[in-house]
Amino acid sequence: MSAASSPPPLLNTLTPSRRTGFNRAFAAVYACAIVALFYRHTQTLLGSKTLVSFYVTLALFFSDLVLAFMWANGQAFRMRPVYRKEFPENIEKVVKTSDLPGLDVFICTADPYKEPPMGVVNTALSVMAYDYPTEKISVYVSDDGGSALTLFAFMEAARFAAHWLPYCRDNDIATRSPDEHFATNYWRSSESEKIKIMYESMKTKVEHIVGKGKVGEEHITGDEERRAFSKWSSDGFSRQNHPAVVQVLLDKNKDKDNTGRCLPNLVYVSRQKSKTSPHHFKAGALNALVRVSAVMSNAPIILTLDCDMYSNDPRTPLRAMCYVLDPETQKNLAYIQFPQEFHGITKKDIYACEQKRLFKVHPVGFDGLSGPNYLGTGCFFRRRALFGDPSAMILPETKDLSPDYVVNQPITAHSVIELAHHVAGCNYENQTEWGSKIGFRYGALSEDYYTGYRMKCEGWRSLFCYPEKPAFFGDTPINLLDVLNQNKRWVIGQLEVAFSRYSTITYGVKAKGPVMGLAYSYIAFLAIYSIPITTYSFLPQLALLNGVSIFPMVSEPWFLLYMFLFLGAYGQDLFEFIVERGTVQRWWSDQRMWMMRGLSCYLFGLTEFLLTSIGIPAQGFNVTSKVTDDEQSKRYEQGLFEFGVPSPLFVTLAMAAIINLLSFILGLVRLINGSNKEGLEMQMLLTGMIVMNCVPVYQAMALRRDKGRMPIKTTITASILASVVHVVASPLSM
Ligand SMILES: O=c1ccn([C@@H]2O[C@H](COP(=O)(O)OP(=O)(O)O[C@H]3O[C@H](CO)[C@@H](O)[C@H](O)[C@H]3O)[C@@H](O)[C@H]2O)c(=O)[nH]1
Ligand SMILES: [Mn+2]
Repeated sequence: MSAASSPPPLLNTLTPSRRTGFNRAFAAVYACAIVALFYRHTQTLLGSKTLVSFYVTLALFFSDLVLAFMWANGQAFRMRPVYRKEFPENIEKVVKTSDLPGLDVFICTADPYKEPPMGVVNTALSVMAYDYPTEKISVYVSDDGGSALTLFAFMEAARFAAHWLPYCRDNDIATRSPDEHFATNYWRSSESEKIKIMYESMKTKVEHIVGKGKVGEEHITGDEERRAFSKWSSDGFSRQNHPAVVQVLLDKNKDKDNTGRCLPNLVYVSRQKSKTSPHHFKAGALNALVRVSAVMSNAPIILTLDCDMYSNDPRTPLRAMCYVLDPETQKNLAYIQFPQEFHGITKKDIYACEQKRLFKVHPVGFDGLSGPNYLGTGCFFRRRALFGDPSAMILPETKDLSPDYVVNQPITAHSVIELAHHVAGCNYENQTEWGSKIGFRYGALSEDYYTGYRMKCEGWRSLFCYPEKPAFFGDTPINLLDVLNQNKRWVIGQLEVAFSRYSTITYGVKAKGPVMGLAYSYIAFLAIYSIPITTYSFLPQLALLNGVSIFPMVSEPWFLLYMFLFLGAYGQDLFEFIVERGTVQRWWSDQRMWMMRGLSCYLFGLTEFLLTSIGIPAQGFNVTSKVTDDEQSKRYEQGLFEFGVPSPLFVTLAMAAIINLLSFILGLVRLINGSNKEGLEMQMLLTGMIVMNCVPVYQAMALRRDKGRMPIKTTITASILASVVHVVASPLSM
């Protein structure tokens, strides 16, 4: 081959996982074992001598059916996992810097008290300082809290950016979120110390104002700022009811940093809200940004970020470009998803907040099919993908919003600003296709999952970019109740998809084929795990208390089948967890939280969803708090579970803990004095494992004195209910 025809520099590679063959073979064997299990269940069912034993077997049958359904769905992720690698250093060999596509970054925030403005500012600064041509970056901040405090913080941030950006570039700073940077062991110079002082004083000022709850006259400089804040003094301005506020804080054509180079666009947007029109939570906020940005910069690439997800690697956009610019991977490409990774998780990760399966194992599995689901943050979209399927673009109401529209006016032009306010209006979407066919989709609390899924059904694909060095770091709740509430919102949002006309098992399978349909179903139906988890946490234990055997005896061959099914599932899970850069300790926490979620938020999520479908009103999008109190953090560091405030979510968990402990102790006593009947060994094993998982619950109920212990009220309620369950279950011994 001559030099002239040498292949172009490599931008990315794809390697199928070596686990694939094993996964497929194991799935075949495991499927046979499941069939054998149902053969036995049917036999037992038909041979039931009493009504009680019939119902017990029926309950186990049904639980195992749910487990088998979820197992089958889960196999989709194991059929073709793939790993990708990018070579951002080759980008400049493929395309001139000036030809790189524009990048619009969307950052969502919704509450200045749950999401402190300084956190949002750090996120914004970290992406404004990307190693990417500055004139191509525009950052849009959506403030659903409609808060002057957030706007104030961003006015300060805009000034600080003039120092921060050149400092980062000239010193090749690795972590470009100021908070994180100054917390590391950074290289100290007179410049760095000057910037640090500047940063600290901005932070103090902003936090002071947030503490006071209002922006005082003395903090407002200039007419432009006064005009902006005057909107808040209008009558009846509240978070749920206010006009649109669009404020350009930095204009790349005018504003320069302190070395004279340009600064990226920075725009604050708080879309109009009115109590009478639905706002569709985050999806609504994102769609408002899609339109406002279309009018102002209309970049072909959009990065969506939550306010707590700062960039941990300035070269991340270049990494994404390795796919956007590759003719092979760009075909029908809708988005490039990065994993969600978190800072501040302890080694033990007691609440399994790493969510390894959701944020890493599944996307890797999805990637070999038609791509990962959208995870809500850390995702580079092609703007075009928000406007209908790859072959037929759906045109928005006006051409100015269309993805191929070329903006030819400055961002601060009067007509641009006016149009931006108009498209951020709360009635703008009436009688349009926004939320149904265009943009981020409405109708499910998990707008991320739903939007990605609908795009897949339209024929788009996506990619998972999973670099060694995390591209983003976010906050995760470190309080049990927050974790459970967050997960409850997620599963409700997923059930909304599962039981909609776009259900993954009907519409999904038709549009994307069985494997992709199964993969999406796994997530959609996650909450139904609560059925087997609850059954297995109560039924065998109540039977044990009554001395009734419900599983095969150790001497029976069926015992081996049960062992294979149990160890096979847990073993494969552990293996996958470790392969995706995990530890055994974290896996243990993960399986414990799986059980705990099954007994609380999945169960309540499923119930709440069923209640709403018969007309009982539902909760909206409850924003997760990004604030932690010091005592709580300390307990988290020590690995102590945080109960603290009473919640129904804790009651079922506590009930299971009590019943398991009692039946385990009783079983043990009977074992020692030799009065145990045969065939209770498996029940003892299962109960023992659940007791081990519940150790933090016992500690919280009986041994701890700190504020995070189980509220007495919850313990008493759970004990009473556990006794009731015990009494109700006494016919088991018949
Ligand atoms: O009415 C709303 C509600 C939320 N948000 C923003 O949405 C983001 C995510 O909210 P958060 O409370 O942090 O939810 P999490 O459960 O932590 O988020 C996960 O789950 C969400 C869907 O339930 C996804 O949108 C997120 O990207 C994903 O990280 C935050 O930036 C919020 O400011 C809005 O902009 N408007
Ligand atoms: Mn979050």
